[in-house]
Amino acid sequence: MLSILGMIGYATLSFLTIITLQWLYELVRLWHIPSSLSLPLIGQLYHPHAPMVMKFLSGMRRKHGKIFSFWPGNTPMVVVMEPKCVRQILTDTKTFVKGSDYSNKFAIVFGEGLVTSNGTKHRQDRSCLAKYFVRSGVENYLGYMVETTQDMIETTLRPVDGSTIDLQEFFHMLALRVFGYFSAGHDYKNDPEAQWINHTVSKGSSIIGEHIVLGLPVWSFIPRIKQLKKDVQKMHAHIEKLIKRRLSDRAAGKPENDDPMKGMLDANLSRKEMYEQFTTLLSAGHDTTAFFGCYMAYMLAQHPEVQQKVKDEVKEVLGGRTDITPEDTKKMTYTANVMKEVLRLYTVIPFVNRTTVTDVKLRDNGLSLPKGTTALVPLCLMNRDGDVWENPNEFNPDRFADLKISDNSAKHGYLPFGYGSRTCIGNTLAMVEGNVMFALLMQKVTFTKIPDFKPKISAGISLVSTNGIRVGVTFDKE
Ligand code: HEM
Repeated sequence: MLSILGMIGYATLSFLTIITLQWLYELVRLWHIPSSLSLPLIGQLYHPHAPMVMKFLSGMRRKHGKIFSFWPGNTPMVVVMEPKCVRQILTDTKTFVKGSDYSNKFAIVFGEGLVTSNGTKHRQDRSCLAKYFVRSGVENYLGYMVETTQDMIETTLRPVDGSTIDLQEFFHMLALRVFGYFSAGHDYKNDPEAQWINHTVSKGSSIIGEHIVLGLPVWSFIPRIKQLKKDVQKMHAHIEKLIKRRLSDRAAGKPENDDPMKGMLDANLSRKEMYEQFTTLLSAGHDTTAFFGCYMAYMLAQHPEVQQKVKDEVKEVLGGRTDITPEDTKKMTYTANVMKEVLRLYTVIPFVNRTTVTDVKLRDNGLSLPKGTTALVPLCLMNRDGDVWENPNEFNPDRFADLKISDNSAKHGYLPFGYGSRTCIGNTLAMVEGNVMFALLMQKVTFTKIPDFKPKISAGISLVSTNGIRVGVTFDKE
């Protein structure tokens, strides 16, 4: 008995010694970077605000400036929100790579696809898929986007005319249908697996996000990780069905869309590569686009004067037409500015990170980051930085008319879709889709504010609302 207790005591002591030495090592390595007190094992998690990462990091920014270390446990990250340094981090892809958060944590869901791969594999993946995501490629799907949005408005919103709705399901289904047709010629309208996919992709994203942001392990015996791995297998089986259908259509000589499915088959990707690439595109593009739609509708409901201006613009450009053309989308500049302002305040991908493969100096301020440091770029905080944005928390789409910023602005640190060679491949798809969805919605529907509703925002991989996005829906008189 005594010897068992002795062994437990010895193991505990050894564990605590290793943890403390590791903590000391990290503390010395990053001594030159400003920060608040951290403790062995728990880092800064003793702080009551630490689990609310955005709030905690904004407090740290006020105290320590735009570069500081953040300890979500025993291993610190260096938070960098100085636009010039962020540019260096996101463009010098030889020094700043996607590290173990991507290869161990993201990879549980994404495998080795476009989001997680590095170097040559990433370049090959990107060149296989990029041509489908350019503006002209996306515009081939305007007709489908219009048809699907109209169908969803009539089937999902019309029945709740005059009452309230949580818009998550509406935008998740719409985003899934557009994604399915765009990437694989598949319409999810009557697919019995659609609900499961919507739910699983969202759940997977929030679990992995939590494990990354709070530095939690992803051991296979943890029940939620075990379940996630089973869900990924089910997703691969679903993708196999889509591939089989395409192959049998090909064998029957049916015409085929020039889409990512075709690109992957023509490039002779293995089945495993195709499963991982499709899961990657779906996981990266689905929750993001759906929540973008939710936040846009929510902000229009809070700001009736902005909503009216969008309605006026849509009327001016389209009249009563619904056949939206590429030229129409270019003319809806106020709507585009509203979308940009929504992405500024609700930065759907709130954080990105990179790991240094060698010691490196941040060119703009001379601070050095040792090899193996994770640099965390809080896109969400940069978008509300008072040094860059006047009245940063105010919803003011007109600021983009004055600034003449395109979808991204490296100078302002406004990077809702990232920056450099790893910029979001789906940014044009998301913006065109957003434009079509809201042009058609604004022709028919007015969103209204629910006085006692406020979304509870939580930052994982994407920025989600844990209590949904509720608005009132009223169909306009014809
Ligand atoms: C509003 C919607 C969206 C937002 C805010 C968004 C945001 C982002 C951001 C910030 C990144 C950069 C991540 C990093 O640097 O680590 C990214 C990458 C990526 N996004 Fe999106 N995204 C959206 C929609 C989409 C869509 C519709 C797709 C595809 C269907 C997509 C697919 C991807 C992929 C594959 C990457 C990785 C690109 C690479 O590393 O080469 N995203 N996204």
